[in-house]
Amino acid sequence: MTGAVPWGVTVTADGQNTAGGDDAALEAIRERIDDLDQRIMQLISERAACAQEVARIKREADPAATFYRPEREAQVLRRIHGGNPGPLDREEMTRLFREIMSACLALEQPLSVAFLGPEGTFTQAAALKHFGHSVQTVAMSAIDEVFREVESGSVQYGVVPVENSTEGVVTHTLDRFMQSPLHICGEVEMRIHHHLLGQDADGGQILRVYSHQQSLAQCREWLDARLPQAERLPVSSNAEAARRAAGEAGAAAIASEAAAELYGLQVLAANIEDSPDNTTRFLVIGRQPSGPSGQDKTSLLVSARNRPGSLHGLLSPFAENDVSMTRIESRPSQCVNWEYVFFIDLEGHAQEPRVARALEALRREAELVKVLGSYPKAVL
Ligand SMILES: O=C(O)C(=O)C[C@]1(C(=O)O)C=C[C@@H](O)C=C1
Repeated sequence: MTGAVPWGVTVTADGQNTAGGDDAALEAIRERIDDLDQRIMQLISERAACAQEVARIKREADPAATFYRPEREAQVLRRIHGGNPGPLDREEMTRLFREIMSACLALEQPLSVAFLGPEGTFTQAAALKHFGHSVQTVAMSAIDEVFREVESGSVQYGVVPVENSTEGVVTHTLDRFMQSPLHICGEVEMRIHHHLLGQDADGGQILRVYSHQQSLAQCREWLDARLPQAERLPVSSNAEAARRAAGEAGAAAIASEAAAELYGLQVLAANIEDSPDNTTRFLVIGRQPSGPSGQDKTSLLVSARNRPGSLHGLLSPFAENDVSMTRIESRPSQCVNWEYVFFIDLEGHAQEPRVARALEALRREAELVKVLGSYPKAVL
């Protein structure tokens, strides 16, 4: 009997190494790896000491200083993304630096980040993708609670879903911004893969499929074709769906791999989403605005005056100042029946002169202009 051990050397049942003459070469390259590891560790430690020094400088300048600087993090990650020499993939290299910076920031100040829970949701995965694994993530049961936790100062930041490429906007999130003083300080994009999870790989009959209603909608065609008889039951999150499927016979869930691991379920069918490039965008919310990073977006909430041509009046300041609008979404105003507010995303930071000029012109046209935040474009 032979078997492959993790580093790829074939061994026989009695533990003999069949690589034979490669021993010396392997030994030499491992010595080099050991030496490189020592140097990498030394360099990471030096970097961490620099972060401690940065923290000291920030604290001296302002006892209530903000340690997390999204604009600086985006610049660091962009430099790594653009300068990676290979052979590691640039995304992989950027993820490694994401984690190094996350650990450095935790030395400056441990961060708590609220997310739309429970544990194992895509929103938690988005929070960890954005902040790295050295933050503490705190599960909330509703979008409104994520906002409240950040507003009250119980946690420093929050992560909420805002739109999906197949299902459109998450209206709860947009509506909540109407009454919130928080700033958007980052965005996260995640490719969403849905899996059918259940208790048994060789499958008893599936009578019920639980998932969040958006996920059920994103897998509609697959469900019509493969499980037409199963009842579709919307629940508050995909992780909640997984929790239920783990406790009920005849039940399955549509959720992520993380949820499968967390609730001890099997992946019965992988990647069942109807659209292969199904992406969800999340927003990071905090109490401080973020500075310009060089490649930013700005999100606005605007309400039009009730008069003819008012929508045209809202849009022309952008065209006149060469500012690209990437999204416009209308929602009923929560104050007056039949009046609408617009959520607008544009390219650039509010401190850039052309964006500042467009905003100034917009303020003359609109009833209300609220800058929800200027923030770095997602790097990963
Ligand atoms: O440059 C800073 O302001 C730092 O605090 C250092 C550092 C880093 O590790 O590079 C850490 C946290 C910040 O969010 C940004 C960058």
